[in-house]
Amino acid sequence: MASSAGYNKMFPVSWTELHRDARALAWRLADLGPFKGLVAITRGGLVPAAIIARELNLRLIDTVCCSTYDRMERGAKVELLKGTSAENDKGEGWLIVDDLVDTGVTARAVRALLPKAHFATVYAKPAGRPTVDSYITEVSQDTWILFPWDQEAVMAKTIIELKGSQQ
Ligand SMILES: O=P(O)(O)OC[C@H]1O[C@H](OP(=O)(O)OP(=O)(O)O)[C@H](O)[C@@H]1O
Ligand SMILES: Nc1nc2[nH]cnc2c(=O)[nH]1
Ligand SMILES: [Mg+2]
Repeated sequence: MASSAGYNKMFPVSWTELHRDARALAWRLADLGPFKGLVAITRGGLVPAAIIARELNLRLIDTVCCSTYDRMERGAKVELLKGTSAENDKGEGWLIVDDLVDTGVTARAVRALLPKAHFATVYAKPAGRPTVDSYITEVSQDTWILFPWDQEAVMAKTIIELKGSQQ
């Protein structure tokens, strides 16, 4: 599945695994609060944000709406579509949640809006890791994390078919 962006491994995550990993992140964040509220980075941050908000009993939820990738291709820049009122106090006391950090360009753009907030992602790759404060699971830079909402059930290839396609 090599892509032009250099992804050649797939890390599929099920709904159960995502729920478990987001709850593990919430356990870590529980000692770092209390937080005034949570800012989810759309769209990928929305599902982990719902799980974490439930665990930390946060009811004040806002979004930063942005778009960086089109499927597996990174765009030329991060498109910021909507900011948040949390910018008024530079994000102080707020928790930012995204599903993952890859190169870190999205995290840097959102941090520029909310420099005092705590930035948490469920998954992290090495290039983006320094741009977040908390994460749970690290995968290698050449791995594409395949979320449950991007998956569909299909008939799996046999090992013989897979080996044939490599020859
Ligand atoms: O560290 P980076 O290289 O910036 O990549 C990480 C960002 O890429 C994905 O978002 P995407 O732009 O694909 O939009 P989506 O959340 O709507 O899927 C992911 O949800 C992160 O927000
Ligand atoms: N789903 C998904 N989106 C991404 N955006 C940047 N990297 C990734 C990734 O590994 N998986
Ligand atoms: Mg995203």
